[in-house]
Amino acid sequence: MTPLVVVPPEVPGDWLASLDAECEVIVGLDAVPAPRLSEVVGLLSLLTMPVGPGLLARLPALRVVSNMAVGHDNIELEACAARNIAVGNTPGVLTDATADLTMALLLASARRLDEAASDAREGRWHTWTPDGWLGVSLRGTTLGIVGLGKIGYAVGERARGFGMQICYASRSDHPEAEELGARRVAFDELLARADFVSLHVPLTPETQGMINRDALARMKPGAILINTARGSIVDQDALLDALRAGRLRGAALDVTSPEPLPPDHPLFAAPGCLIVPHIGSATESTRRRMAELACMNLLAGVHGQPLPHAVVRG
Ligand SMILES: O=CC(=O)O
Repeated sequence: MTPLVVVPPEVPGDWLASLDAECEVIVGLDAVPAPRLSEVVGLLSLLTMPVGPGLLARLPALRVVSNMAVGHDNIELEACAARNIAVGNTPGVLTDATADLTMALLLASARRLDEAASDAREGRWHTWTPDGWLGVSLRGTTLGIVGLGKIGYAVGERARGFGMQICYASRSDHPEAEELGARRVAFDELLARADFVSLHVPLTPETQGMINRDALARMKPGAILINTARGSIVDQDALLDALRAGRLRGAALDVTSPEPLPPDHPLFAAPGCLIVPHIGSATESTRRRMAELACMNLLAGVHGQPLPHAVVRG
């Protein structure tokens, strides 16, 4: 029997064309006729789709959940494991794009691009002045990388090119960090030393709220926080207070909690706060590659084979 899989309507159809030869594909769970829910063996999910016991109960034959993301905090892994459902993700292919965006945010914050661009656009650019829109030079400053996985490392490589010193905090030692001249330090030391703190840890119960009021208070005065990981790692109320009090020079957030952040959220108006709509992996080639990997995981799972990139083996 041809396996029945469900894919999200948001993914352009031609990115998922490799499924067509081997599966019957239904676009959107809502489009699956109720009697056919029990036939669904594969689900391609996005990070915006919570996958938990409620959803799993509607899909009794499910064999694989393939998340088109490297993060998988939207999926209750234990619930999947308990049902022997394999879970896949798409690591590696979005490393460069996310590291590029991290540097773009870091540079934009350091040089106040958001403020300068809107001043230019809105008539506040009266003349060149020696002290207009002054930011910070990167060379010689310290970047603190929280979580030295693939993306954290790639950010370190880029930061080296800008002459930054690098330290990192991580659960494990990374000998490869020597090539970045990067030193492993305790989290508190990183907060105290870094001019820029960049977050590259997954969202887990341990990292949720890791950048809380206490951590923000330990950051070097005038430092900049960059988050391209997950919004809930940061206590946004505490961040708002730190920015309003001028304790931090700025923050650049690709991720927030919730997403989207309502346009009237006070962080949008906080001094030095730049927010973009979760675009870390948003380059055409990266997103296509993520879809390709997600299809490979999905196909392996529906055929009962090991997933090329498994978070849960199933
Ligand atoms: O945030 C994006 C991802 O996890 O792929």
